[in-house]
Amino acid sequence: MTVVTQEAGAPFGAAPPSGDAAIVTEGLTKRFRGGQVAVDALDLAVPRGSVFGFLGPNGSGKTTTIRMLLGLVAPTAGEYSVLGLPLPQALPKVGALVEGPAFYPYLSGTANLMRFDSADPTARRGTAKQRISGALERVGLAAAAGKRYRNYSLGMRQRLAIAAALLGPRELLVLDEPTNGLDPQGTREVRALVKEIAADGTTVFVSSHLLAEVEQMCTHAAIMRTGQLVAQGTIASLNGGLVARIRVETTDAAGAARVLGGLGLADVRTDGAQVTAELGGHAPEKINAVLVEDGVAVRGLAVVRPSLEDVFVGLTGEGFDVDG
Ligand SMILES: Nc1ncnc2c1ncn2[C@@H]1O[C@H](COP(=O)(O)OP(=O)(O)OP(=O)(O)O)[C@@H](O)[C@H]1O
Repeated sequence: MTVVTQEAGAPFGAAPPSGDAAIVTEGLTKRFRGGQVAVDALDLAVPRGSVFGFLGPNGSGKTTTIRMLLGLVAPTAGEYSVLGLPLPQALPKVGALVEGPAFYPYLSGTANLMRFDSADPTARRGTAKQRISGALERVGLAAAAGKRYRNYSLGMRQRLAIAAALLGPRELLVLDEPTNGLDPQGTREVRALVKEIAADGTTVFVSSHLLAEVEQMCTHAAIMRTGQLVAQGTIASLNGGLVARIRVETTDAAGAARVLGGLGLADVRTDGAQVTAELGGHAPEKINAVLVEDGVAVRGLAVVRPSLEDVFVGLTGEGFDVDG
């Protein structure tokens, strides 16, 4: 456990138990000179084996948190552990991509990784080749290993950066906005790679300002807003706080509302040609059958599931695109 002296002599609580957690923080705080609180008393619990989305608008404190977890910036207050260890001991088991590493454009993927590997004093020289080819293999760049970096696509460049973070055997991979600035193809490649790495048993902690990305890629998420944690948990539990609704488009809104109410659906609302209600445990196909039986012409029928965006709006009363 890395303990940071708390401001104003406030007493420490017990060190957070790490249990099965890859990352635990308690009261983690960063106040920059000038008084700005970038991260405010953050309590995070990242389970081992999860793909944990660290979600928040720009400026909400994600990068500052990651930099604290990696020992790149000193917290002002709070406690944290990584892989159940205090920071220096944990670091060899942690791969990280924070600001993109600088690669030489005229060198191949292999040669670039060699330069990275040789900068690591803990890496055994005799096994460098194996480590590098293993990392390139893992990110799907084995076939392009000899190609110059400048000829790599954006997705290949980011996969090489992830390979650099995977040169040692890692239990935790920390990625700060790994799809930022990528084209759609590169974004797909990196998202798929994150899933593959997690499937191999590595915990992945990945920050993003994209709600849909976190929903697609992650098993868990924490939502940040202006330095504070708004919510955390599995994606299902975060979404589960909100109920799915059925939406019927029809020329007979009054008839549809009557049928939905008659079936016992709660909170029936009509808006022009659209009627919505809480789905509850009802099967949409049965609702459709009853509507048709009752002579209600159905133009469209959809189940609208709550998204993380709905969760964020529900918790903060704001759209996700808030200015942090
Ligand atoms: N070195 C610094 N000195 C002063 N303020 C800083 C410093 N670094 C970050 N901040 C401020 O702290 C807040 C949180 O920034 P941070 O970069 O952690 O957010 P973020 O969620 O990662 O956003 P982004 O995705 O834009 O990087 C911002 O208001 C930022 O301006």
